[in-house]
This record gives sequence, C-alpha cells and structure tokens, in this order.
Amino acid sequence: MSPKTLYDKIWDAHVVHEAEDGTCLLYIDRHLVHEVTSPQAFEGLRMTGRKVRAPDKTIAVPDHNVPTTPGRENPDQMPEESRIQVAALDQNARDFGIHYYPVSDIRQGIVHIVGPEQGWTLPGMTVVCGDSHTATHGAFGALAHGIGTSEVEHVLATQTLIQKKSKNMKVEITGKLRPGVTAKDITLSVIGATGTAGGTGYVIEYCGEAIRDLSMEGRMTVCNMAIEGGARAGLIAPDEKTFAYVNGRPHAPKGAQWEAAMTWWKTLRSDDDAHWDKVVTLKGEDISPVVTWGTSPEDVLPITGVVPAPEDFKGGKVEAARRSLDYMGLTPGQKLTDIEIDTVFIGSCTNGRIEDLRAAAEIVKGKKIKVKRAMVVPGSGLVRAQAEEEGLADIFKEAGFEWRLAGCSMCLAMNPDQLAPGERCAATSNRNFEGRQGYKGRTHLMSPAMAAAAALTGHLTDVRRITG
Ligand SMILES: CC(C)[C@H](C(=O)O)[C@@H](O)C(=O)O
Ligand code: SF4
Repeated sequence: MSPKTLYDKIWDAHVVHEAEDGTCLLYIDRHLVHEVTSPQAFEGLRMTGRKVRAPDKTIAVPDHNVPTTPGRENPDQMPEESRIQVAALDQNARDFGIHYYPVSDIRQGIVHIVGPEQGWTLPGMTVVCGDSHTATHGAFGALAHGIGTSEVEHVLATQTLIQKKSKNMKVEITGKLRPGVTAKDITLSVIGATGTAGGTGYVIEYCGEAIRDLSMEGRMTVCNMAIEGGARAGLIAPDEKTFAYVNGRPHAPKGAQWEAAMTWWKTLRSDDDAHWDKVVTLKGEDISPVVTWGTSPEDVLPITGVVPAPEDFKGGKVEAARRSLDYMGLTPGQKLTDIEIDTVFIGSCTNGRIEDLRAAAEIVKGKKIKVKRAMVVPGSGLVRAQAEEEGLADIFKEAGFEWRLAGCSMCLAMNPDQLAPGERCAATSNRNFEGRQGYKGRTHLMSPAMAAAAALTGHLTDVRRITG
C-alpha cells in the first residue's frame, strides 16, 4: 500500500462514491449548525418535504447574534434581524429533531467550542459546519471544514458532501517555544510566513515538537486559523493528549465502543514516507509574541517591531499596505508598543477556552486596566462556569473587565458588542478586515496574554515585560 498522510487516511475512510473526474461524495460524521447559515437550508428541506437524514449527528447552537449581557433570553434584547435568525434556529431544531443548545442552556456557546467540549468532535471524523472556522476541530485529527448554505442543505438532507480532494501541506514547528509565546503566536506567524493565500488548495497538517507540546486548547487555536492562511482545513494527528481530552465527554464513545475507536484512532498519523505537496518549517525558538498592524492576518510582526512603510512591500501589496495604514491610523516607523488601545476583547472560537482565560488572568491578577473598556467573553457557558469556579472571573472583574455571557461577541459585528468608528481594539479573535468588529473599528490580533498586557498598560505591550 502506498504511504498516506493523515488527511489521505480520513478522506479514504469517508468516500462513498468517486466520479471519473475525481469528484467524491464524502460521508459526514458531524454536522454543526448555527443560526446565520442555516435558515435557508432548513427552509429548502421544508419546501421539498424532506427530513434531516441523521438528526443524531446534527448539533445546533446560536452564537453569532446572541447578546452577551444578562436577560438575553428575552428576544426584545436583540435587533430584528438577529431575533429572526435565532428564532428560526429554535424552530428548526424543534421541527427537525436535532440536538440543540439554546441560550438558556449552560452548554450554549460558540459552535466550535461546544462541539469539542461535548465530545461531538472525535478523531478521524469528518466534521462540517456552515462556518469557515470549522477548521478548529482539526485539532482532534478530524477532517473539519466550512461549507456554504446550499451545502448545509445537502448535508442535512443526505449526510454527505460533494468534494474534490485538496493537496497535502505540512507545517512543521520544530523545537520549543520561548517564554511568553503561545499557540496564537504560532498560528499568526505561520500566516505571516506563508501569506493568506499560502494554504490555498491544501489541507495543512501541523506537526513538530512545538505542536505536540501544545494542549488541546492550543491546538484548537492553531487549527482555527488554518482558514485565514487560505487552507481548506488544518489538522493535527491525535495522541495521548487528544484521547485524554475526549475520554468521558458526554458524547464520546464508552466501554467497548471506546476500545474499538481507540484501535482506529491510533492509526491516525501520516506515514513516515508520505508525500507532501508543500512543506513549511518554522523553528519554535524563532517565534515571538506577535500582533497584527494591518487589515489582514498576514500583516503580523513581533511586538518589538515598528509599523512598516508601504515601500517595504512589493507589487500590489504596496497599495494594500498604504490603505491598511490609513484605515488603521498608523504611521510608518512608529513603535508597535506605542500604539494606544481603547478596548480589549478576550474571547472568540480562537481564544475563548479555559486555558486562554487562565493565561489572561495570570497577567491581570491584582492589577487594574488602563483602557476605556475591556471584556472577557467565555466561549461557552461551561467555560464561564469553570472560570468562575477557579476564581478567574473575580480576577477579571476586580481589574475592571466586563464579565460576559458566551457568544461570538465582538469577534464580528453581528450582535450588540461592536467597536465605534475609530475605536482601537486589542482582540484575541482571528479576523481584522475593515469593519470586522464594527464600522471603522480598528483591530489588532494577538494572544490572550498579550491582550491582557495591553489592557493593563493602555497600549500594545510585550507581555514579557509585564512583571508580577
Ligand atoms: C457568519 C459566519 C458565516 C462566518 C464564517 O463563516 O466564518 C463567521 O463565523 C466569521 O467568523 O466570519
Ligand atoms: S467567534 Fe468569530 S470566528 Fe468564531 S465562529 Fe464566531 S464570528 Fe466566526
């Protein structure tokens, strides 16, 4: 048998039919659903009198539109458009009999945090969702990617998806990370090195010592941003950490089924002599705590750097940089650490997990914020409860942070948590394009520890310079 990558293995195990031109019908193990990309898909089923093919493998949760302030069960708290989307999900979940976590349920949260938390996401699976950051689930050694609304309808109706296979790309992070450097710095640095189109046409497997050393939370952060690097999906071979994280979760297999699953899961690694169409290698020790300065995730630099000049770039990038700098209100040569921040947002499916909140709380403990507003938005109700139990919520509140309810929140301007024009934000989310966090809002992406450091000083800050 010819050697295979992990992606090849999962792909082959899910092909139902292959057409002559290589187009495949893939079986889908998990379909995650949120309120933004699903209403028309359910409507399509209704109009043609079809059912959801596998309601037991279909999991819905509202996250993008939900307010993150108390009393949000009251629909009057939402603007009309949000109310319609959330009400439609409520109704569709009931009508089609799929698993559902409404806002009143403590398990509600961002779909990419809820899936793994509840044990829906397992190694070797195919996982789809009408959402580009579905790549997050690849951290478990699953083939997970976003799909469009018409594909959502197709998966609801058939539990399959029409796909062409991508090429194999390996991103290896060798050796150890330095203190203050996190999974977010890895994933941003990879995009900085490859560009936002570097992964186009590929599924990325992240590997190497620095990846193996990451917790499951960190691995989810890395895979979450595979899509920002242009890749179809990102994944990491499962290991003992993966199995330990999954074991005992509500929807993970139990007993004999667990044993059977483990037998397969242990084979889920790329063969030593597998073929890679593209390889990128970064040394862990070369990665610094980074921030973005522009309006693309590839506009990333070590925090010790200065704002670049348009002339530093080539071709079309010169004009793009000029526009970015203008939008961001920055001057070439300005030290990144001199950039003043109005708002800090800690949350999102990139960095809204318990470990992220722990990392931020460790920086914040016993100190006060200097920014106008700062908020921590746990990625799920369960993350929130755990953070409260661990005393993290008190640390944040005493420092002056708002302690919110779970949702996508200020990651994107689809709910009441938005930036005002010109407002500058240190954010732990994954996208920084124009208007992403609100009309004319300015976003700098970074790790939770770096965002916490910015909250304390009022400007972008090297977390390594914050002392206890
Ligand atoms: C609204 C949704 C379709 C979108 C996505 O696909 O990623 C959102 O989650 C985002 O992060 O921009
Ligand atoms: S937290 Fe942000 S990136 Fe993640 S699903 Fe929500 S809007 Fe998309």
